[in-house]
Amino acid sequence: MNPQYIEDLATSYWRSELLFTAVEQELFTRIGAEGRPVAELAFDLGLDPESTKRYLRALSALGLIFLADGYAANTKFSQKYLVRDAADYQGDSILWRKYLAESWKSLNQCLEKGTRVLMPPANEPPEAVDERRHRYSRAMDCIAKNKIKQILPLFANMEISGDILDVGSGLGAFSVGFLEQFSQAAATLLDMAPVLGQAAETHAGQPYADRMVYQPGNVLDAWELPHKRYQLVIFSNIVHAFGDAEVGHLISQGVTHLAKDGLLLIHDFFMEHNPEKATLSDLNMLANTYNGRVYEAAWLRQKLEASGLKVTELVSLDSDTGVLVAARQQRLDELCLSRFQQLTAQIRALGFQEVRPVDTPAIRMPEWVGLKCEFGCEYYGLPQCPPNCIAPEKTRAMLADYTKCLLLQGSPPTADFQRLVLRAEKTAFKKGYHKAFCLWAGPCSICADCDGSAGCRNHKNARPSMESSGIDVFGTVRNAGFNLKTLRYNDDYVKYFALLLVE
Ligand SMILES: C[S@@+](CC[C@H](N)C(=O)[O-])C[C@H]1O[C@@H](n2cnc3c(N)ncnc32)[C@H](O)[C@@H]1O
Repeated sequence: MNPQYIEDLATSYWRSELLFTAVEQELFTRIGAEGRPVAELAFDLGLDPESTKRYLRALSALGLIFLADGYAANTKFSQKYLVRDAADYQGDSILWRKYLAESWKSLNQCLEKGTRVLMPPANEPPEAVDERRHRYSRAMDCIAKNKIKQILPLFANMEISGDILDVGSGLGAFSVGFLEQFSQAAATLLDMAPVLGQAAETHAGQPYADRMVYQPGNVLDAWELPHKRYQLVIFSNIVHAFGDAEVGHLISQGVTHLAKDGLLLIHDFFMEHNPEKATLSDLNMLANTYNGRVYEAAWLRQKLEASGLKVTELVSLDSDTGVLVAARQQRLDELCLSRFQQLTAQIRALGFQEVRPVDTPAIRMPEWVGLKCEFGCEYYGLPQCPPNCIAPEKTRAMLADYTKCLLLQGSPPTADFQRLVLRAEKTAFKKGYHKAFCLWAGPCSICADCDGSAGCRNHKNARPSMESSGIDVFGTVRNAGFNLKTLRYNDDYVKYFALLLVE
């Protein structure tokens, strides 16, 4: 294992501490849209001028500001997300992460005890409790405002004209999103009374405010609301706050309150999507809640199906969370999940670590790739390896027949990965993509008893690899935003990639 990876893990907190400091100082807000001289910023903040240069240089290296000729300017990104009063300001959620860093230091004790160990002080004055709750709600709201923008397009072909129930609504960013998109809808926010007080202050005077109702209550009790009433029941980032039995209660209450033709939306972290973030979020729940955890979408789907609902595959957002939508009737067909999006979700559910759409022009096919097979590879000449596979000219011509492809990431053993890739191809074919064809990673390893000497006896299941067909795998997957490095040591972590040509 390359120790640089470990060193980078160990110093991850350098980045977060730097960000926390800058947000706490409101540095990006001070820099503003026009930029400021570095010396002036140092003076403003009461900082040592030389240290300030070093500090800003690090922020510049992280891509958060530009530095030139003694001036600091925000990048577009920082201007959008880190300047207070910007519509997409994320500072409150960043500072909440800083607050939670304390509980992460108790991780070992949590692991020993199997539960959270740091509790708020018993004699905390009510104002301090209120202040903390306010900060928490604002932090959750920052995140939810961005998430709802990614989710609303799913509902673009649908009309929601009745009542919406937002369970554990926080300040109600999800409700606001739906109310703004659907002028005939009204939303009931169900949360603890103090949170709803803060929500009411936040939304006072907004054009949608008279379509918002506040229902204080404990979501773990029976909800004192009309049964079978709601066209949309929302659970956003609430499932992970509770244990299995409580989630069962939430689902049963959700179904009880859902209208016959209503939809139930779950937005959360899921183990199948972005496993690194999901597993870390799960530990975050261990350290900060009584019995919260991150669930598998498959488990939740089962629970919903057992309640008589039909459920979508997990729809992964372009961020660290995903969505399940459930309904009693066939309303799910009205969701704006393109056939290709549905396929992507289905293939992700097969067990790949990542599945990412890629355009064919982004697939790189430089001339040198074949050299790596012909010189230096022990598998050269095997069935499905050069020269017994598709020549690069043929691959280039073939790619021109496709516009939609998926890059699939998995891991060894090779034969298991290749079988999974075949399942992905079959899934696409069954969904109606008759041209579906996969190129996997490594020499064909499908038949356990094949030593390559007798030629291929299993053409049905044999496929070429990306690299043997002339594709620069490193260049292509990096182009698609994956992180792939050459292996320096025999026991380095191996990632496999395959390309599924879809349509
Ligand atoms: C992580 S926040 C999610 C807020 C919002 N739905 C979102 O997506 O940002 C969880 C919310 O659930 C509320 N909550 C937690 N436990 C609750 C309970 N037992 N009864 C009512 N609300 C609860 C919290 O007050 C908080 O507003």
